[in-house]
Amino acid sequence: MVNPDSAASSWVACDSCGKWRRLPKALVELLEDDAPWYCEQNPQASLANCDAPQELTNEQIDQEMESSEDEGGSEDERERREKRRRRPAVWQLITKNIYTHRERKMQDEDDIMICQCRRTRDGSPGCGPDCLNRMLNIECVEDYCPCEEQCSNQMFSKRQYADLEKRRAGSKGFGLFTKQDLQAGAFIIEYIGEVLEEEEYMRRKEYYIAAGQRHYYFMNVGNGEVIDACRKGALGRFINHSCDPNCETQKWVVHGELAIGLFAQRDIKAGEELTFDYNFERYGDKPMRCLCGSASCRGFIGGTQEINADRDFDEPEDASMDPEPIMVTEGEEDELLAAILDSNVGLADQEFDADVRKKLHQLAVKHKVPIDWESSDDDENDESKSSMDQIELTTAGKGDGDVVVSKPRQPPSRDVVSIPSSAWPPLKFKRRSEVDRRLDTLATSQGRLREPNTNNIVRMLRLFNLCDIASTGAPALESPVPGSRYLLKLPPRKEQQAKADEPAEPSDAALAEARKENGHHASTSEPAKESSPEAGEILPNGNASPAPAPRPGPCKPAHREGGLRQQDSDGRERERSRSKSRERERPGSTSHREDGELPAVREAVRFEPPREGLRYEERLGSSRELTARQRARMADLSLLLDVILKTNSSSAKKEFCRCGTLRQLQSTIGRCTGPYYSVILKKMLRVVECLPFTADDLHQTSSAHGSFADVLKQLSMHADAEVRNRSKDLLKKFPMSECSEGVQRSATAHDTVGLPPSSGRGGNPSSSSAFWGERGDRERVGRSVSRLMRPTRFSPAVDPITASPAPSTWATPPSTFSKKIMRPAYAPSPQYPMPSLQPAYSQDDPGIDYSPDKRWDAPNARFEAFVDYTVRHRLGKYTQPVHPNYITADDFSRLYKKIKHNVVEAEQKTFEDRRRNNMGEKPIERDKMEERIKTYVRETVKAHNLKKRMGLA
Ligand SMILES: C[S@@+](CC[C@H](N)C(=O)[O-])C[C@H]1O[C@@H](n2cnc3c(N)ncnc32)[C@H](O)[C@@H]1O
Repeated sequence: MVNPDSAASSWVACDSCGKWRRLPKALVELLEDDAPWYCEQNPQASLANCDAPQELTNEQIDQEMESSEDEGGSEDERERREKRRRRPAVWQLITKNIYTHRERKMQDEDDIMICQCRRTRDGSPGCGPDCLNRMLNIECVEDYCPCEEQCSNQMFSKRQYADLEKRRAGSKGFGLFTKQDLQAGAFIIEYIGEVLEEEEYMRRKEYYIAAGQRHYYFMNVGNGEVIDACRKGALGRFINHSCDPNCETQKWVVHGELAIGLFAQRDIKAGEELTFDYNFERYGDKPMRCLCGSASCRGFIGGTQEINADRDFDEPEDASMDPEPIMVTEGEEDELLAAILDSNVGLADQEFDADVRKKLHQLAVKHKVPIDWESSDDDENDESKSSMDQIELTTAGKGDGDVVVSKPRQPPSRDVVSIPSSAWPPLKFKRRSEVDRRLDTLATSQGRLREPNTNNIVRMLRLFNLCDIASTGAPALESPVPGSRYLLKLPPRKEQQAKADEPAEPSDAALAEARKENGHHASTSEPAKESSPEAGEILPNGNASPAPAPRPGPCKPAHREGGLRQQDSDGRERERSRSKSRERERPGSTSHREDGELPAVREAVRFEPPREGLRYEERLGSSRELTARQRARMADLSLLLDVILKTNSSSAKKEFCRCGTLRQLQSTIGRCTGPYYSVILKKMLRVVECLPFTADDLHQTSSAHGSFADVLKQLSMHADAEVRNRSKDLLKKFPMSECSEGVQRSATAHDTVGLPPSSGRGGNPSSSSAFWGERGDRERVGRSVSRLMRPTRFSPAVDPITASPAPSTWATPPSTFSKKIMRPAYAPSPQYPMPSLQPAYSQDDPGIDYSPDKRWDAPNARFEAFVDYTVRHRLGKYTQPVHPNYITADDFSRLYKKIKHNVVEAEQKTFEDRRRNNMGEKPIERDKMEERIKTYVRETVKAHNLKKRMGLA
């Protein structure tokens, strides 16, 4: 018999007397893991002491839990689930991921990686399999790819999806089918949805379980985030699992964000169902029985054979008769539809009222979805029923029973939704990170590549994409989705937790510790899973990937709705396993995330500065304080670097060089300016030292604005002596003079217009002043202190492009050219921070001739010197021949003068205007100026080139 209470309660053993007490589930969820619990804490007074007898015998408790599990909860709950199942799913088609807890990252121009491909003469597609970006699963960026419109490596951004359709796929419900033949390796579609952070993911998961949802649409995207395509998504949400799949998922970097794409694993014929191996390791109670029907079916979804050997399965319900899901578009959304969509994920504030039910009904009619959810919903109020009957008569209009109007299901009652995530206590759980797990298939227990072939090396290098040690983006200022209100209500942090998360510079030991905390297993010898480590992990059944090995011990995990269930009747055993069982049972404690991820996410939210109004130093300041999440990513990075460092084979080392190690390092180093990163920086430099790179490799431009040598030049001014010395040594080891002619030419053009020349050309590379060139260089580009400081008179303001008077708001670029490259405002140009912002460097570098001021009261001579320097610096980057927006030296001189003039004049005008209008003095802030100049330069160059192409310049 099912105890109706069992659904809402859990059993907890007293740490003093060992008796089992029934507690409300919500309360159990609030208990701290492993914290003692005593009878006195029981809210039920009659049982709040150890002398009170146990309410049921151990056997009865077991029985109750068992029946609760078998029956799937209380009558009410089953009924609710039943109703829910009859209601058609409503989901919204979206075209790009929606970030629920932060803003989309904005990619800085400097962070854009430029491939080495060239336009083809015959107009055939560029950026093929050899494209370094493609190899590393990084999309080229429009306007920045040397192949320009020929680039074929922008499949995600350009939504080059295959022709697909959703159809019934038997008991699995609906599935995704291709309408065209697909070749092995073809990009099929992006898995799109709402990107959730840990807390919201756990809240939804719990909601789905409570609501008895049959299908789950979670996909682990990496860096601690999960995509949920349940409420909003694209056709990719219909892809089913198969143990013998024809597709695989891959994680790509698209405009600086991770994206998951579905790719054909083999040739696929039109009409075939598309499937991939969900590749998640089950955790929690039960694996789900797989219905893929393939000859090699493992029998279950998730988990390994060993883990599942003696376990029951969650028998999936037959979904072949699922009502047709209703797809709505973004344009269709109104308040009522929003309420329906919100209810899918447990975010609706209120129960379905008559209007919402009516809306659902209208949608069903409009989309010709047979409606049969009313028939057994007896508690529907009459008013709404009659109004819907009317709709049936008037709008369904068929009258032949095709559209069977029935009651809309009862809305998900809030009481089945577990407590809001804001009430969850901080969780501590050990988990291995995604990078660590993925390395299992690639590396040995000693952390060496198992088979250092090209394929594995590339797969290993792609893992760098998952090590985002910069912050993950500013939290959304306004909640973009209703659910995000949950996200920012963070639970109070415990002292201890706060201490653990205190920012600190990680020492080598700390990195090792972080790895341990992170669950990194140096000794893991068993590959956790066989399938492609490139695959995203879809997380059906509410179960996220991946689980640690099942906990030993006699304790069988409790049913989620019920409470603890024990296999033995020994009280001590129970006591020991109580907290563990509870942990498994509690939302989130079974998360797929690595250890510390949840507090880390909280910390990320906590520490993340708001986007606006930040000082430049603060924005660089991801370097000032590391969040737990950053430390976890850093530990991942450290693991990857170890794999390279442990490689002995010289051919493998060469492959590491060829396959883009330097590019991955360059983009990573770009995110770690500042003292807290020195340990990881040293390790990255050691990697560069140990691989057989050439001078060309180091001096070749690979990001939109420079080469690895440029990064080294910056690092050679780092506050940490070892970082400085290693960088200088590398520059000395790979002088420009040893580069091939082409690379030299490119770098010379770069240097002559304002960027620090390379160490190889005269001067002593180990002396920091060498990075600012020999005297000759400086004279040639006019960057002597005296010239910079000299007040300059400017001609009347003219727009450098149109030759018309410049607008007073000069920083506003012409709208046609204002396509904004997405970039994180809080992590600007890390490769090329303005030297003056790093005062520690200036002591070492007497050769730097720029204005060190942080603000100016008026556009005075020092301000002009700053503008002069900044314009040269920013504009100079476009003179590299490999830059897609390349400008010639002549262009440079013309644009430089005009831009500088316009900037200074506009500021002078603003200043004068304020004074004339008695508006008070407002200092000119350096950091803002830098941003504005940068934007202005970029847009001006683009406009200039466009005009040139059109023959107007
Ligand atoms: C991403 S959804 C796929 C679309 C889903 N079939 C639908 O009708 O909306 C994943 C869910 O489909 C079901 N599913 C997918 N593959 C399955 C399989 N091989 N065996 C059983 N159920 C499967 C599970 O319910 C899983 O949670």
